[in-house]
Amino acid sequence: MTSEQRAGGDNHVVLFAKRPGENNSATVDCFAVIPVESPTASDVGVDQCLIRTLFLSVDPAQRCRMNASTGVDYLGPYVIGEPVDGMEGVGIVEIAGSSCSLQVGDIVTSCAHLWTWTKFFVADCSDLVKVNLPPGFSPSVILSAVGLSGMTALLGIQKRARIDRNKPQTIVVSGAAGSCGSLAGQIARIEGCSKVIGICGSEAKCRVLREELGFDSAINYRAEPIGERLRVLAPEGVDIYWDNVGGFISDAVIQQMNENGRVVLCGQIAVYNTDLPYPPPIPHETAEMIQRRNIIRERFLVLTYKNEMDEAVEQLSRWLQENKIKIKETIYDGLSAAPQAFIDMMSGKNIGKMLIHEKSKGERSKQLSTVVYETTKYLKNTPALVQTKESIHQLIPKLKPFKLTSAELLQIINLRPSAPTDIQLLVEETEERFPLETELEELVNVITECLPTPPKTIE
Ligand SMILES: NC(=O)C1=CN([C@@H]2O[C@H](COP(=O)(O)OP(=O)(O)OC[C@H]3O[C@@H](n4cnc5c(N)ncnc54)[C@H](OP(=O)(O)O)[C@@H]3O)[C@@H](O)[C@H]2O)C=CC1
Ligand SMILES: CCCCCC(=O)/C=C/[C@H]1[C@H](O)CC(=O)[C@@H]1CCCCCCC(=O)O
Repeated sequence: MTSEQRAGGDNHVVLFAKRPGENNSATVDCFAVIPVESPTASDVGVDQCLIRTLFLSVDPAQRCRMNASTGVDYLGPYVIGEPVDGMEGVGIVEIAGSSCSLQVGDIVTSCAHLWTWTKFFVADCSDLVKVNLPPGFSPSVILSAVGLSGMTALLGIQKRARIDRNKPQTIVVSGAAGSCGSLAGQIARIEGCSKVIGICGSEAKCRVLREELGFDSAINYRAEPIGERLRVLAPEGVDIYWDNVGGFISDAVIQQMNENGRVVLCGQIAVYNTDLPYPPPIPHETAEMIQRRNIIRERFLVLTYKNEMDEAVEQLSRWLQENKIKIKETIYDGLSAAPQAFIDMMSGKNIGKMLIHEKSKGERSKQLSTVVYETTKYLKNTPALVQTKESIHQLIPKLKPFKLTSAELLQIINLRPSAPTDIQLLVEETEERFPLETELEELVNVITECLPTPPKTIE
């Protein structure tokens, strides 16, 4: 047993607390992060193991599970008061039962099985897959490159895009700076597309697509007219459309598609905050275009290809090691940040895969030591160098009448402003809050009387 478990661990679980309402975005109070007992060795059966979560996957399909009905038969709704489970996770074996093929220290994932949003849990060994991490890579790549996102991108392209290597082919990817989209664009290029155009929700994301991930061009759908931009960027027309989003973006792309084009219907995130079934109905003009141009628009579900997943994982790991695919990750720290991570992923704050990293106690104290070291190093070059506990204790009550915020107080203690103009740099709206010049002077006097004068080199 590790020291973490002997100490009872610091286990938490994320519960599903309330439904957002079928036509609303999720909010933080839809979840509750609560402390729970950690399982111990006596809870682990012979063919089971105790897992410590390292990374959790944050997925759009979870929003559909927050409705009373998901609208699909392969995925059930979350139950209020029950733990939230994600689509995938990566963990480390801390205790292995005597008949379990896994060993302590093995890194494992939950290929095509759900993973509860908790730190320590007991799992059947048969529900876990041992991971052979490519050398030098973090276990997070299991979720961001070779897990469901990577497999979705690879199998979606191979099974539905029908890329013809002998002809120039243009693909448009929506949700292009996200997890599946960023990989689908790169894989489409490897598999023979001559032009790759991404659609996403910010300029920063457009830059990543063009400058880091090898997309030929990118459209920010929040700022640019999609149809107009596509007519300029792809005057030859669009052969393949990787559809992650649905809604007006997809309607605009489909209008630019060529005869016999292919739409890979991967997801429809634009409607996940609604009660529409999956996939949602499409407007008449879009349906008409699909029919007129003989476009194949087929729904794609990665789980259909369970028996091809091992091969897909091998291919993705090879490309990763050969630097043929690049991955992007947005990582939030710990289970307590999980609700916000989900909300932020749904509103587009992620670039690449949205992940939660549950750090070990060792990693946490190392992180804390770094923060303490860096802060001390910084403060050594400020007037804080010569301040004492006593002088600070003397100052704080004397500053009370000035009604400063905690942040302002901290800045004053660290920087010991010695002139009214210095105060104006640290304190918001000084003119409104201290209309009399004498008030600012009085504040400066209190500070300089209580806090010692710093050495000349620092002043
Ligand atoms: N068919 C399958 O087997 C699978 C399907 N999927 C689907 O793939 C899609 C992408 O999933 P994943 O890669 O995990 O998530 P992403 O990493 O792409 O994250 C979601 C992104 O969607 C974008 N987005 C959110 N709301 C909207 C909107 N209203 N219109 C347009 N874009 C929006 C945001 O980026 P932006 O800033 O660009 O708006 C956000 O970053 C989802 O639809 C998901 O359901 C995922 C896994 C398997
Ligand atoms: C609910 C609408 C979602 C639409 C598209 C989507 O995002 C699909 C995602 C699935 C994808 O195939 C990979 C997944 O993990 C998603 C859901 C699969 C549920 C698997 C449940 C497995 C289990 O019960 O252990």
